[in-house]
Amino acid sequence: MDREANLPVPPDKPPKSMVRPTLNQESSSSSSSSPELIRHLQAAFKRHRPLNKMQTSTIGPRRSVVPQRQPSRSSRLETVSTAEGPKSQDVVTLSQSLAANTLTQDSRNLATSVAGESIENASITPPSLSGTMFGENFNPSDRQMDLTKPPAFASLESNLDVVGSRNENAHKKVQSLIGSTLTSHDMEWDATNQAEASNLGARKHQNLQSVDSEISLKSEYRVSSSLAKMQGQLGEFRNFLNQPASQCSVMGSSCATTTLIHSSSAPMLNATTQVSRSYVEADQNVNAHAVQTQGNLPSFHPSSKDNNILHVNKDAPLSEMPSSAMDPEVRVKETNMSKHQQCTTEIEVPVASSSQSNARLPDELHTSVSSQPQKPDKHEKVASSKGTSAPRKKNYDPDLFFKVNGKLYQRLGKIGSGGSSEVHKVISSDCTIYALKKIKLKGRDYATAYGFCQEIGYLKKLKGKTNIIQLVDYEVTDKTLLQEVLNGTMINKDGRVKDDGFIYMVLEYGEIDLAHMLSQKWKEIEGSDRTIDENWLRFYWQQILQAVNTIHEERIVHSDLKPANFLLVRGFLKLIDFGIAKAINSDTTNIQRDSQVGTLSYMSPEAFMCNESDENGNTIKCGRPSDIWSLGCILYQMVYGRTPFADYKTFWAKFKVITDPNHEITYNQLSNPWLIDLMKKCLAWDRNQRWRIPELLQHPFLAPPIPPEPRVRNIQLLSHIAESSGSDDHKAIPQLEQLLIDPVPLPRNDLLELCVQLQDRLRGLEGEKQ
Ligand SMILES: Nc1ncnc2c1ncn2[C@@H]1O[C@H](COP(=O)(O)OP(=O)(O)OP(=O)(O)O)[C@@H](O)[C@H]1O
Repeated sequence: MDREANLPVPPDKPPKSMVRPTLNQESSSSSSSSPELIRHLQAAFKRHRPLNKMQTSTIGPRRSVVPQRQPSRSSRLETVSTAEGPKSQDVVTLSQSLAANTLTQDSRNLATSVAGESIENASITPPSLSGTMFGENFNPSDRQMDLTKPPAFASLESNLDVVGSRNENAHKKVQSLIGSTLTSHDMEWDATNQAEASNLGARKHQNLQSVDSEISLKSEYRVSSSLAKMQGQLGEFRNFLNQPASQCSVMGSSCATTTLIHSSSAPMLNATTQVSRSYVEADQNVNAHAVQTQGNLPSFHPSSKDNNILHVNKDAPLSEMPSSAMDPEVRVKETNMSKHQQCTTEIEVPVASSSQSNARLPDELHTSVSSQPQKPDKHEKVASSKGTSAPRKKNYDPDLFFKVNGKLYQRLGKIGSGGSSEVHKVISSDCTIYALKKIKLKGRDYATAYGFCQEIGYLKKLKGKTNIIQLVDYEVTDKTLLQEVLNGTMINKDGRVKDDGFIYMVLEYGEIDLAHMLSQKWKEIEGSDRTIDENWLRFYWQQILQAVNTIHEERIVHSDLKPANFLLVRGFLKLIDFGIAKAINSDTTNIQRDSQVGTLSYMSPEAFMCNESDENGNTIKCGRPSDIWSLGCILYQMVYGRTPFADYKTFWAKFKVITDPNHEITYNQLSNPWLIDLMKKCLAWDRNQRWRIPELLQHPFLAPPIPPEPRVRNIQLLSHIAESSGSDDHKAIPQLEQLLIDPVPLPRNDLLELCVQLQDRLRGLEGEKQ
């Protein structure tokens, strides 16, 4: 959203809600507007421009202004709902809030001064707080959400008040500063308020001139550490509030990822996914309506528990207040982003209770995005250590995190589970989304476990191949097993895995698989007279071939090629799931399997008959041609929207028809006959007849034949003319034929003679016609 564009256009007469009461009061008591004063104000404001965007995204010291005017509610909403944009508006609100609700005019100046001074270090704008604080002037109809004053804010105010009284001297010094700074800010905020600003009393006018020096003296004021912490925390809150409510925008130069949360299943298909609340049912305390706030401001949803959340304990340092508590939906906490130039963001789906809100993240994960229900018992455990100085425990909640090689990955949701594994969407500490495949080994026979572990070996081998999903990290809890796999040995062949072992693989994350893409495509086509877009088909078919070619070149047979095993990563298809892949021994082109493997609809005849004997008594083996058959099934599905044997539903029906060499696959008529030819090249029953990938990449469907050159066409025409001109010319026809076969120019004399003969013949033809 363009923040500037959405700023309210100042009316000639500002609405009541847009006018800061203090200013109004003062304007009524002040004498007249002075152009000179305005110039002073403008000059003062220029000297104290808010920090730039980069700086405002940090929690470090920053400029603040503390106006007392109340901007309109709508302007506040625009301001805070935008992640970027001048932050001076943000600063305005807290001080306004403080001024408007807590303090008398004098004490307001005092407290506001402190707040303003404090905001030098962390400027914050909790919009909901300000919205509440604007109570009397705020037009409820402007509200986009239910913004009620959290009781905790009263504590915050009184906290400020207490601190303020302790720093009375400081306040007195800052007091004048605040007024003038406010004024200068007002100048920028609303040009129409110049008159308003110019009505300020002489006291402010004088104070204005000392703004710079007063600000520079802030360190003398010795604002209490608790207040500083409070500012830091509120700064985080301000930053949080600049995030979209239900979409976790991970910020920072190294974190361009927009994180999408889905608690029950990761959003494979969505580029923008709302926070799913499927777990809400499990916990009645969670605000179920929170999910609806995408694009709006985060809001408070006051409930008995929420009320507790924002409470600022006078006794406890404010830094203990969890930023998640500020909003019951999503928490985004930036920590020192500018310093490290890396994302240290916490994003959490709301938890039901304040104790949950206090949950700490493990040290290993500065960044977290959680969409999982948080179990109260676990959170109570971790919430016990309060205080910033308390040493952090290294433990983590296995329900929320995976740990792979000491690195934590926070769960974002389960993507799916295969026959042997669970795959989860996770986020790492550097804000990168990955897929984490977890395979449970316990109870499996050692050979199977070994097979699963081999996937790591293949993925390692295929590292750097752009059309294969990349393995980022892995861990096998059974170290012996991994060692055996990596060494290519298997000692403990017959045993079973007794220990509670797991294989973890951190993989590049794929947004959508080809199966989903296809079903979407076919949904679009169904009901219309359209057919599949051939260019779309070429584009992805070529990528599929190239990916499989990559593994075949590495002497790997995938054995389970199907649309679901091609994932779209940044617009390109990548091959996944080497769970049943097999390496081809260097002395053969085939692999032998202990069992039938694959997905029925895509399984080749030889895969069904693996290890059986053919009519010649040879053992049937699977090799690269078996993958080619599967590719044929995929292409068939892409073209017709169903697999070639989709009509045969049961295992035995499929087995029977696929292993029958006389079965004729049905190919419905297509506008491009090359396409049918291509499918037939892949789905030849005899595996020796099937084309290999290099050939398939050259098939006319992908590489259409170049149309004949014009010169050749001319020769063809000549030949035709010569033939049709009569069989008596025995010289011209062989010469023209020769030209067709080898279009090397004939000797000049011959060519001339040929032309003369043809001209004669043509003339003769014309004469015959007449
Ligand atoms: N890197 C990834 N990114 C996104 N999703 C993935 C990734 N790897 C796997 N998946 C998804 O997880 C699910 C299971 O993954 P995978 O196929 O690797 O496991 P499997 O146990 O071998 O499954 P299957 O039994 O279906 O072969 C699939 O739906 C797949 O789309």
